[in-house]
Amino acid sequence: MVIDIQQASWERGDKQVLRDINWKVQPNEHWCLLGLNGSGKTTLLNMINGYIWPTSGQLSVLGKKFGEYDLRELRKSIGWVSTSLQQKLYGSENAINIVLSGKFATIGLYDHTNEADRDQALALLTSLGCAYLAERTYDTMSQGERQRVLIARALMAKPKLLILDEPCTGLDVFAREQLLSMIHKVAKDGPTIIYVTHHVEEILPCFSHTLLIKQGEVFAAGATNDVLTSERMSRFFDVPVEIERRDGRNWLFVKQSESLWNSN
Ligand SMILES: Nc1ncnc2c1ncn2[C@@H]1O[C@H](COP(=O)(O)OP(=O)(O)OP(=O)(O)O)[C@@H](O)[C@H]1O
Repeated sequence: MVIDIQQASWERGDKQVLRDINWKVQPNEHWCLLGLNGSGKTTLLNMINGYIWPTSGQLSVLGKKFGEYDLRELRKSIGWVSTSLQQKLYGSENAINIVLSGKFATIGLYDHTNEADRDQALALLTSLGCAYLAERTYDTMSQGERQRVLIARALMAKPKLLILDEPCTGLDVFAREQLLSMIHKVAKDGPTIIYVTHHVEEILPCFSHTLLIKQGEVFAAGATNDVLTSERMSRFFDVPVEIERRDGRNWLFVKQSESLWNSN
């Protein structure tokens, strides 16, 4: 099993940030993790990566039970693309070196690399449609280009689990669709993906399963098409919404709601 979380909670002071989380991810599944701001998504990811420990409950990732395994070793098998990673990178580094640094999980490239590493890095950039960026520095890339380079960097370490934490933030609609098409390709024969978002329309058909998290609790988890119904999503958002399925994607429409429009 890729992720097995049983009755996991996490408290900070008198606040229960995560409450009785149960979540199982099998190797042949890709999951979308959907929740509003402050619902606990980042906290859950921090737990999966071993940066925080559940206050109660149990968790194992890639078959390794926490407390019985070297987390630094485990993290080598997990790729995590997030805004905080973006902010750590050096603007003067070029794309090929950024991708190569993924092999060593370092910010900046200090270790020796060989011809085969460079070939692999270039192949990854090519498969993500950005071979043209190889010699370009990070500070000259657009947001969409940066995200693709960071996904290539994460794949360089051949992870078994790839976490994409709101990768479409800040992208215009076309850059978003381009990035999503790359993610769709990666999902085909790549690692298990956990895709984190606030936006229903980003859930590609390859995301077979969806976990809804609300106020620190699992609101629903299961096959995406079962989870994403108008009725359930209205309860999830506490606002009447309608889900429309088109070309395998789900689109969310907020119904004219007096409570929402008059809330300001
Ligand atoms: N170390 C901490 N101490 C106290 N409260 C915390 C801590 N970390 C997170 N929280 C609180 O827990 C809740 C969940 O935070 P979290 O960052 O996991 O949400 P999120 O779903 O990732 O939100 P966003 O979509 O805005 O990134 C928030 O109310 C946050 O303020």
